[in-house]
Amino acid sequence: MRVLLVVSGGPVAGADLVWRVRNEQLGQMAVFRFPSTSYDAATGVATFGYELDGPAGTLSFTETVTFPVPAVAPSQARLAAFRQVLSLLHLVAGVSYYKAAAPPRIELPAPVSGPVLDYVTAVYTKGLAEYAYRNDLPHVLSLVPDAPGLATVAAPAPELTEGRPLSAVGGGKDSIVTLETLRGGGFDPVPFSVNPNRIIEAVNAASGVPALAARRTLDPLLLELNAAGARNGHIPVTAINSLIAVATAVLRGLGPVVMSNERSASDPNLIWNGHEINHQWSKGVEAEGLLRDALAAHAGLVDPYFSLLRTLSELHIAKLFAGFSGYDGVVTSCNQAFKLRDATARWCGHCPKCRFVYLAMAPFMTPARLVEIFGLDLFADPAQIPGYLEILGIDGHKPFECVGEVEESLVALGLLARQPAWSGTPVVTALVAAVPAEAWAAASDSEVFTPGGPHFVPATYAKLLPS
Ligand SMILES: CC(=O)N[C@H]1[C@@H](OP(=O)(O)OP(=O)(O)OC[C@H]2O[C@@H](n3ccc(=O)[nH]c3=O)[C@H](O)[C@@H]2O)O[C@H](CO)[C@@H](O)[C@@H]1O[C@H](C)C(=O)N[C@@H](C)C(=O)N[C@@H](CCC(=O)O)C(=O)O
Ligand SMILES: Nc1ncnc2c1ncn2[C@@H]1O[C@H](COP(=O)(O)OP(=O)(O)OP(=O)(O)O)[C@@H](O)[C@H]1O
Repeated sequence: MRVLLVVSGGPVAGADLVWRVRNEQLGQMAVFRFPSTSYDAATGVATFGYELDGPAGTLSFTETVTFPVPAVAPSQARLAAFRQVLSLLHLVAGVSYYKAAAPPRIELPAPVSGPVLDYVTAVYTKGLAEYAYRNDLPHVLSLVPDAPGLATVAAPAPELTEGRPLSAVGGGKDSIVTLETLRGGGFDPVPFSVNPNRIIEAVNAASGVPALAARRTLDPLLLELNAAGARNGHIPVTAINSLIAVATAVLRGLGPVVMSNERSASDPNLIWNGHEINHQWSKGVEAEGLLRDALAAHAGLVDPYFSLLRTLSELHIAKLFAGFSGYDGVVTSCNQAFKLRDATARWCGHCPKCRFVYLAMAPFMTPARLVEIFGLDLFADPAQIPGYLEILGIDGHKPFECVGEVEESLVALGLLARQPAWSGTPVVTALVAAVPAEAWAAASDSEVFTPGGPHFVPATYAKLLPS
């Protein structure tokens, strides 16, 4: 047997790696493992080890997550639950490294209960479905991780989720609506982000509420492999951020983690080989339910995690956002903007998410306010029309981005067509003309603005939402 590569951390020169690692050898990896995990209570650093193993050798990776250490040590019960959440995070965060090779076998490091196996299986199959589709790897859709036994289910411990809610902030309109709704309801939320960038920091500053943060660092070897042409693609990042948020809440003596995942996140983009492919799977209600069950079984956590906005459409959330003008100068829902070099740029103006959010906010704002938020006038630019036709379901499938349902876009366009301030703009005029009569008929105002669908919002929080 030829040992291709044994790397366990430390710098690896990119050119050297390109020379040593070939894609086909990565493709021969047989198994993915989770060899080690540790936590340093003094520094708050959790260290997760991963391993890809096959006939050509072994690749080892280390990921770290640095938690905000509390000034006062947590109770023994909270510390024990925190460690359980960390062990679940270890399993879930492995998707980043698994995807470099996509071996047929995943070996879990310890016995797990049924709900944990269900959740982890779903994260590696449904969470990686877009990756599987784009890389033509259908076996990923039916992976079943192997566990060395069945663990018992933890006893429920409601006291571990009592306290101020932790409100996850991603810098977009949705998390602003949640934060402000919680504040308005007297819940005194603590804003929380993983790896906050300048955009998230600006949103937190605008809120005026002191925020917590955790730092997550990928193994640099993964980025080197990516640069060398390893398999790559979208991962269920919300699953990872969610578990980091739950671990932080437990460690810091806080209450439930409140997310801002909307109704349409549960909608697939397309069907492939009989499987739903959903870019936003880990934001969807199925993932939310599976995660809650896994946290209950593994750590005894009761109602530790829910999305406050689950029953709302994106259009409804945009309407609510229009009521919070204090964030106009900082809100950013464009994922591309997180990569832009210009520190003042917030909206790229040419991705599906920019187009959708512009369309969703427009019915509830004056043109002057919307152009001020975006720094761009999208409806004045005919080059935007093809992208809007996709969002409206007239051309192609729903883009692989966090955009609302086709029906929501049609309803928003219908509202704009009835508002003189918007109806004469070049893009709105062209889109109204392009929508076929049957599509207008399918769009229903009442459903888009009527909260509905499954949710896990506890009764004490549910009363904050429009009914
Ligand atoms: C910002 C972004 O959109 N990134 C996606 C992009 O990655 P890119 O190379 O352009 O930049 P980085 O995000 O810095 O990633 C560098 C490499 O690291 C890998 N990686 C990153 C994070 C991670 O947790 N694990 C990783 O392995 C990544 O593969 C890069 O090679 O393209 C990638 C490939 O398609 C995407 O995976 C990157 O997406 C980020 C993980 C990300 O944070 N994306 C969110 C903006 C996003 O898509 N959110 C979804 C939620 C979906 C869900 O189910 O959670 C949404 O808002 O709809
Ligand atoms: N870096 C992060 N740290 C913690 N939570 C995050 C982070 N990024 C996103 N989230 C949370 O993950 C969920 C999905 O993120 P998403 O980007 O869709 O939401 P958003 O930024 O609030 O709104 P928008 O859809 O307008 O961009 C939200 O609940 C959001 O608060």
